[in-house]
Amino acid sequence: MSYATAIRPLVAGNWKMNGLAAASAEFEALGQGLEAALASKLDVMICPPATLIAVLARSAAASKVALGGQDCHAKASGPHTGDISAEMLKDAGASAVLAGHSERRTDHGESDAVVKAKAEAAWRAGLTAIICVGETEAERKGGKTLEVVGTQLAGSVPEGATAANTVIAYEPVWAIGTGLTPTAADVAEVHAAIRSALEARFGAEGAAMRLLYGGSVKPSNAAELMAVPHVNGALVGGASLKAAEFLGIISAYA
Ligand SMILES: O=C[C@H](O)COP(=O)(O)O
Repeated sequence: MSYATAIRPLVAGNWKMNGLAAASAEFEALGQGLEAALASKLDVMICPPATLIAVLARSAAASKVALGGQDCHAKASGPHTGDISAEMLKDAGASAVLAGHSERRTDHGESDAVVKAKAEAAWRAGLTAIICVGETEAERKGGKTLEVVGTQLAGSVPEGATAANTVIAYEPVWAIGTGLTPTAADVAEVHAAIRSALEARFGAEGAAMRLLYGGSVKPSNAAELMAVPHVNGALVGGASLKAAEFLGIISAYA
């Protein structure tokens, strides 16, 4: 079964472990540079380090640019030194949180089950879960991309996912921070498979869910990547740190 949907794009910037208080100036510049006509066509978000969420939430730009966390603990509170709950992110001013970014899956050994629990925690706190999936270079070379992504989706996306509470970000691990990107045809194949799996599981909600592409998105390749069928926006790392460059990506939707 297929559903006709018009999906509002989302371009989200993940600052990763970058940004001191002075980075507020880039957030302000992003808000100032984001023209109303463009802002009416899509949602724009920055996921800064958790230390900056409350700071940026107080800035004028926060009326145009949403804020997200980069990770959360599955529990709401408790003896988990160094961790941050989804409730805390919400309290600080976030409306979404990434779950299962490859840097969490790889560096912190997060399994699909852990990612799923974090997505459920996001919902519990009233946040949108941006669930990340993607294959490694070895998996791609072994022809396992669709299998790996399918397994991650099945294990990481909780029952009850809707277009409002969940966004899926496809990020090939080998494309993150490398300057390498899949071809538009390769992205199309993976995004079509993700859409199919979401529709099969969640029906109309799966058909309407936003699917982002991430991995070396830049102003020079954004228009081509964002035009791929079933690509409803981008998750941007390095190129989101400077407002001018991030605005260059956002303008793919001009
Ligand atoms: O979360 C963002 C992605 O990891 C992409 O990072 P990148 O744009 O620096 O390749």
